[in-house]
Amino acid sequence: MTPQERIAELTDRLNYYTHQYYQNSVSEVDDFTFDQLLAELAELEKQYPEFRYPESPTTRVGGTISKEFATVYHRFPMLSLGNTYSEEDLIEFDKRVQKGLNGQAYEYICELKFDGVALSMTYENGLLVQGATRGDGIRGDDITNNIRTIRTVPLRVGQVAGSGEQGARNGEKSKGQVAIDFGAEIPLAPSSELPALFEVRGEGFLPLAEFERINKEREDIGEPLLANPRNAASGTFKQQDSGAVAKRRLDCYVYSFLSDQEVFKTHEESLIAMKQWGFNVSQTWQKCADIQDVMRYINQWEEKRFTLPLGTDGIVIKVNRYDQQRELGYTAKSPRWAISFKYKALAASTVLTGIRYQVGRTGSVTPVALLTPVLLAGTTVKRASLHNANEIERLGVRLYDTVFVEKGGEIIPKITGVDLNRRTDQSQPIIYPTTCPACGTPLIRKEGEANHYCPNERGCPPQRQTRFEHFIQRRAMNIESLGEGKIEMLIDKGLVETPADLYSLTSEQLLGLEKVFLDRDGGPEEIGKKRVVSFREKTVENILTAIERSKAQPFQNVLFALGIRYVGNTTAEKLADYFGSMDAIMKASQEELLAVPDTGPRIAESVVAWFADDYNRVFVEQLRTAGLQFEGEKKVVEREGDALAGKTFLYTGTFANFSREELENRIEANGGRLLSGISKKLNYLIVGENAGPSKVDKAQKLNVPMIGEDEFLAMLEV
Ligand SMILES: NC(=O)c1ccc[n+]([C@@H]2O[C@H](COP(=O)([O-])OP(=O)(O)OC[C@H]3O[C@@H](n4cnc5c(N)ncnc54)[C@H](O)[C@@H]3O)[C@@H](O)[C@H]2O)c1
Ligand SMILES: [Zn+2]
Repeated sequence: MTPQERIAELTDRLNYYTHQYYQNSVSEVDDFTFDQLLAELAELEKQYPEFRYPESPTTRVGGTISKEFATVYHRFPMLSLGNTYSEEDLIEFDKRVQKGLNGQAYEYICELKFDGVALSMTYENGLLVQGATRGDGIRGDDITNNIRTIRTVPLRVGQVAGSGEQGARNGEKSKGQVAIDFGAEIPLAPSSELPALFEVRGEGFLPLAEFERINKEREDIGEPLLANPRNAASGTFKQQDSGAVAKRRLDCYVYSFLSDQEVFKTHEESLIAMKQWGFNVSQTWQKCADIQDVMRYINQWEEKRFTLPLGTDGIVIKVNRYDQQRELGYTAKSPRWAISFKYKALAASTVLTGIRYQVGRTGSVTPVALLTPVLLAGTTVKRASLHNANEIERLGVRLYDTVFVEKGGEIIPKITGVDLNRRTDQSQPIIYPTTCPACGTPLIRKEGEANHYCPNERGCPPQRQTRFEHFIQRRAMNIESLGEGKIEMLIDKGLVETPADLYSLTSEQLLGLEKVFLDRDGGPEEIGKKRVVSFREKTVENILTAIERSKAQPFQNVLFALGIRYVGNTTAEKLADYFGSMDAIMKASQEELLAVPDTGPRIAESVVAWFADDYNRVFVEQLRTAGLQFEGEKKVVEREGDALAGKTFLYTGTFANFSREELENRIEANGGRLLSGISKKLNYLIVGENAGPSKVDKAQKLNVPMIGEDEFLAMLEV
């Protein structure tokens, strides 16, 4: 391949990966590979500048803007950062800084490089008025309403006259999608330090624990899992429904301050002040006197970063003084006064000793690699995920091979390759099971799906077991005192077959039951460890009380507890609100189900199929007999007419004729739609008493018609 051809190929490929990464929140290659290819392209372009393409990824900030959101221009461009993986490069960077500053003394501030999505937040007179993505660096998406769902992003900063509050947060607002101006009524007296207009920047992210929680929930109802926290965060920020965004508890670490006024002399001062003003500034930053000090910081965090609540992929080194930053300036793509050092993913090598095939509630089979325990990033690794049969094939891994395990953003490490040099005669091919490891039923693999399934939903022990676990969880029937092996014992002893049987258990049956569990798949030192579960008087009493109490769990919880595929607890809530009773849902056709907000064909089909099954109907009738709640309050808005059909609304302030909820209901009942923020797509802003000035301002700027309460009422008369 000629250099010219290689430049063309790299440009196309990298632009494609970039598009996938920023537009679709998908990583088709890992970051290290991406960065290596990018470095190769930059090098080639330096040698052969005549072959460089105008759309080359080496000189552009990666992201783009999307049609779904209003576009905003950044007051100050949002750039990328130069990056390096080596100490030599860092020393080079330091030399460039030294040279650029002509012998002046300088200091660095080191920060962790948080792996999420760059966000910009603009404050006017202390109020958050705009939140945006980086986009192409010049323009980004206006995602103010999504950013407002982040509890650690203050909606207002500065001294607030009246109450000492900092409390009302958008995340606490009621259902629906209407953003509310909490701050509107209270007069604001910004502290003397705060400029009237400023911008803060930070990294929006999904905390690891939250990522795990969401995935557990998705696994439970048979939804595909989110790939990693970074891509999940990026996908979430792009959602239109800020109510859905609020459910995923995003967070944001703030790391930079910008204003036309010179408020601070150094980056350090800004970090301290932002923290005092109530921003979430990660306290992991450190001032470093020189590049050696920076190296120490890098070493110190290489492993320690895994104890942080979020994924990080390196550190960022910034020249501290703002006047020196200005002196050093920018390239088209990044500042010359900062650089990021990226850690190579931490890897270790160890032996694959076996594979355990786990069967989940919905029957999907996942292979888990069992490893000779090895120390990686401060923790002992005994297991790694292998995803599915395709992955095993892709890796070409055999049993007793020495494999490389890596820890990235996720909690469970993954196998990334095989050390072929260390393959011995002992190694054996991995024979993927054709029958269920738990019940022997032949596995099936659906067209286009990577996972194998055990179709024996009812008889397969782990599937039955996880169905119980689903049933007893807090958001379902809340009988969590039955966890930790107790259910397994009840099933083993033949006392329960389906969760409905829990309701006929008696204390005589339970008292004195005992079971010894043996650990079968821990590391060698754990195999054979015993754990005894036994039912004494107190335990039995607790369990029976919890079962009895569960009968009062609301209808939506019962519906979720049934374990219908794709019916998570949000969907269960929507179905319950809409239909009001089990009987109504059982009778509903697919078309009727599709009329429920946010319910698509996949869910509708799944619900109809579930209730069409006699076995499930018997189960439902048993639950009815046991006395569970089969009815709830019907919260569906009755249709009044089409007067507002096709029109979109947003309101601000308070109204004489309606509460906020009534207003929302009237809009929906007449065919109108509520939007979550002001954009060009908004047809009307309904303005009440004490309206939020920022909303009114923005509506004026975008020429969105504003109407009062009376005009709104008149529209309904038509
Ligand atoms: N795997 C893929 O397919 C793929 C595709 C495109 C890009 N990428 C990755 O994205 C990188 C390019 O993205 P980029 O242009 O956003 O550069 P970058 O992510 O390397 O650096 C800039 C970003 O770092 C973030 N950041 C985190 N902590 C920070 C802190 N303390 N201070 C300042 N900024 C901080 C900010 O969001 C900023 O926008 C590539 O190097 C590659 O690793 C991967
Ligand atoms: Zn099975």
